Amino acid sequence: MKTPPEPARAPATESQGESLAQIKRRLRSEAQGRRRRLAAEAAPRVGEHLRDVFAATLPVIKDCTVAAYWPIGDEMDVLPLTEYLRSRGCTIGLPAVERPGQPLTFRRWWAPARLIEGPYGTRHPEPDAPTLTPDWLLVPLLAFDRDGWRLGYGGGYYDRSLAGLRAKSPVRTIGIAYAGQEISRVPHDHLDQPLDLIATERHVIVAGAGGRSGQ
Ligand SMILES: Nc1nc2c(c(=O)[nH]1)N(C=O)[C@@H](CNc1ccc(C(=O)N[C@@H](CCC(=O)O)C(=O)O)cc1)CN2
Ligand SMILES: Nc1ncnc2c1ncn2[C@@H]1O[C@H](COP(=O)(O)OP(=O)(O)OP(=O)(O)O)[C@@H](O)[C@H]1O
Repeated sequence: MKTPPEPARAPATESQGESLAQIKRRLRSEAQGRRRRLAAEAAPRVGEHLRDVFAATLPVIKDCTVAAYWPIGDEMDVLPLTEYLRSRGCTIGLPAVERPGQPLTFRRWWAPARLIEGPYGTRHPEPDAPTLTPDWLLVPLLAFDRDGWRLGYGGGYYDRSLAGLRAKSPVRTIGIAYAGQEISRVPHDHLDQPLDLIATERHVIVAGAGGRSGQ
């Protein structure tokens, strides 16, 4: 008598009948609350701590083109780090949503240049600022795991943009977060683009390396 074939194991992401999108939605709302608390309890100069840990751990990053972001809501303050990178010879860009559902455009940001308001409370350079192709991206996030998977707001903007950039040239990504935004596992599929590094106010994590460097 033939033994019946083993039933296909349900993908880990669809355990207990929940789809990946449902799991992400649930994790997103938990992560939003966690980040709100982390931001409320953070040291007043947490962005400077992030910058100092980064500078001590990643002094090799200089003279490059970096896509930063203008922090909104409870996101980690990345502006001191951005100014540090500028002082290290980096050209800085900020992301702009041109059209919903499309990749982001990165526009050059000269330090005192005026920024205009974009959707979702973001700010970015005026449309006449030149676009640039970053070789490093500083990526905001709601939650991350040690393998470099990240949860964003769910628009897919960074995933789409990174897929396009990575198809053309090497680009490295650094998730920017409070250390407490780490969770054990961020579920993902083939459309999710992983982070190479995660920089926090406490340490820099090399994704997938099983270790960390920094303080
Ligand atoms: N600072 C920053 N700039 C960014 C992004 C981001 O996540 N953060 N983006 C990433 O894709 C792009 C803009 N897309 C976004 C898509 C959705 C939401 C969003 O859902 N925002 C929440 C609340 C934000 C808050 O105040 O905490 C909302 O509107 O409910 C934000 C930005 C490009 N610029
Ligand atoms: N390269 C892509 N092309 C088309 N759709 C994509 C691509 N990458 C992601 N998406 C879609 O975008 C939607 C949101 O993706 P996801 O939930 O991973 O967003 P997120 O990573 O949290 O958001 P973001 O990247 O904006 O911070 C999903 O429906 C996903 O399928």
